[in-house]
Amino acid sequence: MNLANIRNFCIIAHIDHGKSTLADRFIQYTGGLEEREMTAQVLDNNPIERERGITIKAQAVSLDYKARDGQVYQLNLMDTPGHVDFSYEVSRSLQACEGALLVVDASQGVEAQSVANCYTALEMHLEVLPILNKIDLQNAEPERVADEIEQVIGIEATDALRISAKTGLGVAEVLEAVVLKLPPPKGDPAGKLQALIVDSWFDNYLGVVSLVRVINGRIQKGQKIKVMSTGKDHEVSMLGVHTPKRVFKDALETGEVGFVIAGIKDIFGAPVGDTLTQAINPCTEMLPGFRKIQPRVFAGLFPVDAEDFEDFRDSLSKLRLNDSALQYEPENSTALGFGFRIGFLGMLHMEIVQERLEREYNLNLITTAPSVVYEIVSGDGEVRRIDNPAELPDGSEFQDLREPIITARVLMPHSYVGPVMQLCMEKRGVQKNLRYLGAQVQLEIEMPLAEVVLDFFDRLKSVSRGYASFEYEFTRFQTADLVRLDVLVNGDKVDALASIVHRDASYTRGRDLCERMQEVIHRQQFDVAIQAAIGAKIISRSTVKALRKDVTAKCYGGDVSRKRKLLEKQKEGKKRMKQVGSVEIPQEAFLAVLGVDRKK
Ligand SMILES: Nc1nc2c(ncn2[C@@H]2O[C@H](COP(=O)(O)OP(=O)(O)OP(=O)(O)O)[C@@H](O)[C@H]2O)c(=O)[nH]1
Repeated sequence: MNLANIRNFCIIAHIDHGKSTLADRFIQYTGGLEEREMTAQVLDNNPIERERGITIKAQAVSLDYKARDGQVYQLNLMDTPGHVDFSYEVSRSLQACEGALLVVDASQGVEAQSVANCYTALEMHLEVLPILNKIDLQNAEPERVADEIEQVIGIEATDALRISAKTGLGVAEVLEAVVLKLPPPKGDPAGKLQALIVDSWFDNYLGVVSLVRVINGRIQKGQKIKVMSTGKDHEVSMLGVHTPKRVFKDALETGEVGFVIAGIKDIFGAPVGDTLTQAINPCTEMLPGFRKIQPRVFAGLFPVDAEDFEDFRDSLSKLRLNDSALQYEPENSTALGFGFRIGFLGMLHMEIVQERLEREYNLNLITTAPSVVYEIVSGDGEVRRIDNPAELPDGSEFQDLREPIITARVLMPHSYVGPVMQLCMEKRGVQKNLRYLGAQVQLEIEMPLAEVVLDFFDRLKSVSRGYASFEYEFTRFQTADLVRLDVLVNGDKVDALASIVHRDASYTRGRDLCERMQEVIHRQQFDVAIQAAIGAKIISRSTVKALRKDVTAKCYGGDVSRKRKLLEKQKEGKKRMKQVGSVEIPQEAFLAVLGVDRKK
């Protein structure tokens, strides 16, 4: 395809503002799929993504669009995830595009995450076209929202297209605007091959499939290519595009986006952000890749049944083939046995991984409370990092302890500034900036990541009735007065229940934690004492009283099936439990620390 007839673009939108609906409309309009082939939201092709209605993996569809000028254009639409955990995937997709559509729900307004992604797009010199969606809704306020886009983001929005992705109103104009207002790609079709790997994933039938954007030259079937970072040569066995149906082609030309399969065994052989070139007479320069992603949240995952450990290891290595952000190493807990400490991008990523392991790999797992990475500076100045609270040594053994600080930007209507500020202060936040932007307020605040991991997101939603949105980035490590809060169950310290807390909050945390644990640990045949301790000092205590009688006693002599049902119900309840010493501890107890700050 002629460079002038290609448009590479993506849609930036906050969750639920209608990105997938609009993408589906594009596919329908350009005839990529027959009506009967349109299943709900074709771009979200992982069942968990579909169920949760969120998009995680960057995908691309190539659509042939006959414009009003009579010419056919190849529109390559890169999908981008909307959730804050996956913002790094957004910047990857952006790098393969010349333009972006900023879709904003006209009944809601601009949200923090789309502001952040929009800034990234503008920094990367993409042309951004604002679009007001959902104007079919009665409470849509396109004028107000257009004004907000100008105030908050600072791009011209008076002429923003007003559309309804749901009814199809205005969708044709959007496709026209993509052709007329977004620039075509640049590049040298006669140059040496340089292609950017935007994404790589593992397909059970095809092996590693990479999504690439050809920057210069062309990539063709049968060609020998070199992965620049590994220096390894591979032969291209198949390439093509998704329309969204998989269509094989003979070549991908300069400016085009498509998939390449070249007999690469695992995704580490085709790293995201890497450059593909020709094996004979290769180019010398690598393309600027992507920022490396660092997991920020860590948790221990342990099989409930110790015999599942090897299955767990296998499942993780398979899962990692499709999720290069996933990092893990074996962990041995005295309480929970053998498992893995896994690094995640954020809380949503953690939930998704856990859910996939349980659902797709049929594992029954116990997860410990998530923790962040701390820096410990020893007496001789050596810095080491720990991601497991149980590893924090006694205060006398180090000189300094530092925790990760993030910069968060919260966007909300005026009336919620008070409660949101109060919440941020409670979470040890330090206000950096406060800007009034039309009907919205943008609060910039520095906060310890550990506080955000706890339950900040849920609390923010509840104090602002869902109207505040936020996004954050890691800023630095900073000294803090932190202590390890241990939990003892019937006198035994349970390593998997340890957490790191600020000294000022340690007493309240300890007390709340004991109370929560008392609520979630089932009664046993004997009293269970729960204690919170800092070092050797017990700071709080609660007791789960012994069961007075056998739960099946009341069925005595009676209906056998009822008795069996009761036992089965108990067994079911047992699934997510771990025997620690003589006490059975349920999953909720390990996550009790997450809920301690919640007002009862
Ligand atoms: N009334 C109305 N509803 C719409 C419109 N566009 C999308 N919706 C609805 O809004 C909800 C969210 O739309 P999606 O397209 O799934 O949102 P999304 O931005 O793709 O969400 P993520 O995939 O999570 O990023 C769905 O229930 C849609 O049916 C519209 O123009 N009008």
